[in-house]
Amino acid sequence: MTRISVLGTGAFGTALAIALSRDGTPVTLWGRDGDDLAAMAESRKTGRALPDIELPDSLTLSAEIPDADIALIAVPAQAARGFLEGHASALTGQTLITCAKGIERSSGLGPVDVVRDVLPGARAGCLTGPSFATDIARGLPTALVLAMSDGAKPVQEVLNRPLLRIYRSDDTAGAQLGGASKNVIAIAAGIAIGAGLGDSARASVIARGFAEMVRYATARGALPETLQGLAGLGDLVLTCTSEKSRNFAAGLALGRGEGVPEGVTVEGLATAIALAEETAREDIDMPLAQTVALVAEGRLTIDRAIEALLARPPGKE
Ligand SMILES: NC(=O)C1=CN([C@@H]2O[C@H](COP(=O)(O)OP(=O)(O)OC[C@H]3O[C@@H](n4cnc5c(N)ncnc54)[C@H](O)[C@@H]3O)[C@@H](O)[C@H]2O)C=CC1
Ligand SMILES: O=C(CO)COP(=O)(O)O
Repeated sequence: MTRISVLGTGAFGTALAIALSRDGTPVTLWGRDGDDLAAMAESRKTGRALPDIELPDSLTLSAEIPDADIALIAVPAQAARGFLEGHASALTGQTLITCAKGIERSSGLGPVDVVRDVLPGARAGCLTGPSFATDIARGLPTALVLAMSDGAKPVQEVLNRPLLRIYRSDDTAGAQLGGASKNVIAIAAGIAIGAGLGDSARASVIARGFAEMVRYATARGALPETLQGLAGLGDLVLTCTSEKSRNFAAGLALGRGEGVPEGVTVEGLATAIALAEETAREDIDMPLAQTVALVAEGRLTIDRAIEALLARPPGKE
């Protein structure tokens, strides 16, 4: 039997481990926080990251990186390199599927490319698409994309579940960049709502933001169809329309003139800065992402950001 591990006991890792083990499949969940693991082992319930949900009997908790065939890495994008470097020898030989949705600020790389950079020759891919951890953990239906440049089908067969529907793709560029860039646009959508600009303005942010995502990802070799699917448009719509999204919620707070809550994973902030640097260098037109980056860096107030975006002459769509 294929050995599956999930690395990271945050909201998403825990949710995936529950969904994959609910039918009795053995799954090992690794976390770096011993206290968290001990509390979960004792209560057999989810830890701090998710509301009280029971852990299936076939889910095992481990403080050692498991010797698995397929490892789902649910560590945030900015922490992934350190995690991979720290556990490189234990991970060698495993199929590594990253679940992060961000661009590494120091390198401009997407999560799959970070895996390939740290562990050259690794079979690497990503799992992305519209799927809140709470929905997955509660057993609500979700559809995701598993992207690997080759060999996705056997991994898809191992991970697919009736309510965790796994589509496959060989466009790793499109899947990883779609998942990362939608978080930046979700912050912009949250700002629009938080600042009281209304639902029509949010819809414009979604549509114009989607155009930016396609422009950016295709310039980096992605297929436009991938952006039109779950990894792009699907996830963009979810994230821009729900307060369950931490990126949208961060935008809401900024739009209302409040600070972004501390200690919450908001991938779009660092990703906006990485995107802004790269797209300015490559002359790719990304006004929304550039504006979110300036706000994230504290170089532009919300009022000035809105003013500057509205002052842009509307060109040909
Ligand atoms: N929460 C959600 O609904 C979804 C999250 N994702 C993505 O999954 C990734 C993780 O998100 P969440 O689990 O929600 O975040 P989280 O904030 O709930 O958990 C992050 C986990 O990563 C661990 N971690 C951080 N740095 C680490 C390191 N250097 N080494 C080992 N572990 C480390 C933390 O201890 C924590 O357990 C993000 O990229 C996010 O965009 C994707 C889809 C849905
Ligand atoms: O990516 C997500 C859902 O698909 C989760 O979004 P947030 O990270 O904004 O909560």
